[in-house]
Amino acid sequence: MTRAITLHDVSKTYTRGVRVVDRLSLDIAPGEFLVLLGPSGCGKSTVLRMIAGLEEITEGQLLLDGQYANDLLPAERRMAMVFQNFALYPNMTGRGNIGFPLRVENPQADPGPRVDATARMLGIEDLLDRLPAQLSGGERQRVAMGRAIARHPSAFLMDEPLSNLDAKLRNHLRAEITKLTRELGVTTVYVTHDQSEAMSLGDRVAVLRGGVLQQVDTPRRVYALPANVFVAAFIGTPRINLLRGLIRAPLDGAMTISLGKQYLRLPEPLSLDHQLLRVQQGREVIVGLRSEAVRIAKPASARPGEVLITGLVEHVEFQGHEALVHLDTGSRPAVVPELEAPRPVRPARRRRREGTVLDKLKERAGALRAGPVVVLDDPQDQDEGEGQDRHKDQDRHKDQDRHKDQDQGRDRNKDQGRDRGWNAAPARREDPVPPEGRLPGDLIVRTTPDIDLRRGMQVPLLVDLAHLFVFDQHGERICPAPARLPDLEE
Ligand SMILES: Nc1ncnc2c1ncn2[C@@H]1O[C@H](COP(=O)(O)OP(=O)(O)OP(=O)(O)O)[C@@H](O)[C@H]1O
Repeated sequence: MTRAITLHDVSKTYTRGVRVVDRLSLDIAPGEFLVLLGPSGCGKSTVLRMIAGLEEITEGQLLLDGQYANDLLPAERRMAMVFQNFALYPNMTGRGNIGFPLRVENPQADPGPRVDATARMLGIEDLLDRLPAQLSGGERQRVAMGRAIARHPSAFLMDEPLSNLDAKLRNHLRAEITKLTRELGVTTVYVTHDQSEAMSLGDRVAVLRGGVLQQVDTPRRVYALPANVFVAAFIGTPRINLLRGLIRAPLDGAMTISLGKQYLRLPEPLSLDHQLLRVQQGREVIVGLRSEAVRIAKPASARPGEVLITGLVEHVEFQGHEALVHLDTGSRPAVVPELEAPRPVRPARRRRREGTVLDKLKERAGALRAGPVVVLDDPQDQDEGEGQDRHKDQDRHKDQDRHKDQDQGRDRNKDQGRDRGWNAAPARREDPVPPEGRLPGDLIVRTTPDIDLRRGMQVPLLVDLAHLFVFDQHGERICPAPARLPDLEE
């Protein structure tokens, strides 16, 4: 009944040659619950529709239980789709809606017993005689689920089925979907842009960006070992703090990561992950600190592996069970553009060392459309070699302060409250439009709500370096070290 779904190098091109899905490969095991997660327009629904047979596959192969299935008609695939807008027939009762696909499949058979059994399973017996207009959003979605289940499909394809519901109902139905799909053991592919939904539902989560698969893994591993800065930023609430850092690894001194005015001193003996950062000496990187990696606490209470920095309280968000403290640590946040991409974009490719003028123009056009994976400092800052001395670092700090002041001026208007922390970053230099208002601070830390913190207080921060993420200029994770160590010639 349940089946394996394999996508092998699958691409989709609609018009004008734009690939909205780009060489996607995925193996979904029988009975697995796989979530396709990504920002709006990244191609999630297109992938789902290609699996369902509602959209032609431009390139690549779809295999169902190992059999080539690109050309199968939707009905031959025996899959059931559940949509965001419920898609119920308005002039049919709940019973009529659930029974409709059964009658289409087998006009001779009485759908009644299967409709009743499905309704019992979902606890919606009392909704069977009502029309969709007489049902609430949650009830409509239950009927839509019933319609999908009653057919005993070989796979469920769910396209944001909960996004039209309020938060409380969403949580409730989320739990129901988990229970139901576990009980039925049917392969489920579930599309959402809501990372918390993805994390709570999926056996595995596949993160898409601009039609390109970024990572597929269990929720726990995607959170703990994000492949790149985009995944790190997309997953987790509050969003990971991303700060611009500079690796300093002098031959005769401690290894540090400069964060503008302050630095993180890596504890010795260096862990293997930290040792591997040595090759980044003099390079700009992105430091990722999830809110649980930093705590407000007295320096004397530091545990092994924790280092001290300080932060100026700029804003405290009371959340009831906890408070989110926005702090200014004198560092500059890094930006991951296109987190909420309005349309799919090709990921920025590594800059080729040589290329024709046309290549460069194409690259430039691509970069303007997609934005780089990450935005760091001026290019000349990125290529500092070994032997950088203290004065240079001090100059950098002054420079950073100057930029920071400029940036803060620009930031004031940026996108208030939409993406906490994200929009704290300065706009790209070439960005002529000043960003809108933002919440202040470059670092967000969780704390208990009963600590009395006020704006302007300087507080000690203990950073747990066991939870440190470092990403390179291309946004790839370099600490903890990726499974495949980078080719040093790259
Ligand atoms: N029939 C179509 N013709 C042309 N372009 C399309 C078509 N359907 C989708 N697209 C484009 O393909 C891209 C991916 O769309 P898709 O609906 O798959 O994204 P999504 O990640 O599901 O987004 P959302 O979460 O907003 O639904 C979008 O830019 C969309 O405009």
